[in-house]
Amino acid sequence: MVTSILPLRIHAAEVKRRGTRLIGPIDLTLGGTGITIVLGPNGSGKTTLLRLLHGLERPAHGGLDWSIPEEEARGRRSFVFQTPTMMRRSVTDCIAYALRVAGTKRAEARARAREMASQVGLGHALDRSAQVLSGGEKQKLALARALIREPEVLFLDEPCANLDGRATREIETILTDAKSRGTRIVMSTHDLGQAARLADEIVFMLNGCVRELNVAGTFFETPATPEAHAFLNGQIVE
Ligand SMILES: Nc1ncnc2c1ncn2[C@@H]1O[C@H](COP(=O)(O)OP(=O)(O)OP(=O)(O)O)[C@@H](O)[C@H]1O
Repeated sequence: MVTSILPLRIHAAEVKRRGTRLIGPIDLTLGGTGITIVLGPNGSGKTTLLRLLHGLERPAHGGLDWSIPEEEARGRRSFVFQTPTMMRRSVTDCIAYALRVAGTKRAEARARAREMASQVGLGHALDRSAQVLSGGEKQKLALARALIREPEVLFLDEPCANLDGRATREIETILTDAKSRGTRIVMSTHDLGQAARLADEIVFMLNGCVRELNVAGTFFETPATPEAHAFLNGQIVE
C-alpha cells in the first residue's frame, strides 16, 4: 500500500518578504480527505498560505512536515494558479505535456490526455490552441493538466474568479468528481456560495493568520469568532 503524504503539519510557519511578515505564525494540520476552503478578505493571506503549503514559499520561521519526506511528497501534489499560463500548444498537447515530463511515452500521453480533456468537458477542443480558449475553458485545461498526474493533494487559488455561473458549476463538478476519487482539495475562494457548496472544512484567514478552522457546517451556522460572523454577514472585516 502506498503511504499517504498526509497529514501535513504546519508549525509556527511565517512567510516574510524583505523582512516584512506576509503571513504567520501559522499552526495547522491538514489531514484526511475532502475539501478545505480558505476564506478571508482581500489581502488576508489566502494565496500566500496556499503557496506556502505547496512549497512555493519558504517559511522564514517554523516549518511544514508532510508525512513522508518532502522530496517524495513534492511529486504527489499539484497547484492550479488563479490565472493559469497557457502554452502555445493544442489542448491535447498541453495536457499530455504533464505526463511527458514524467516520462510517459508520446502516444500513451496523448491518448490519456484526450480522455482527460473529454472528462473536463474539452472534448470539442482537442486540437485548438490553448491560447484561444475562453476563461472557463482555460481553467478546465489547467485542472486537466493538474489532475492527469493523479495528485493526492490539489491546491487551487480562486479557480472560478471571473467565471460566470455555468462555468463555475462545471469547474465545481470537476472538483467534486476529483474529491470522490480521493483527491484531497485545498482551495481559496471569495465566493461564499461556492464555499458552502464545496467545503468540508473552512480555514478563515485574517491579517495573515488563521483566525478560525472549523467544520464547514459549523462555520456557516455558528462561527466561533466575531470576525468570521461579521464576514459571513457581508460586513467589512479588517
Ligand atoms: N510578492 C509580494 N511582495 C510584497 N507583499 C506581498 C507579496 N505577495 C503578497 N504580498 C502581501 O501579502 C499579503 C497577503 O497577500 P495574499 O495575496 O496572500 O492575500 P489574499 O488573501 O490572497 O488576497 P486576495 O483575496 O486579494 O487575492 C497582502 O498584504 C499582500 O499585499
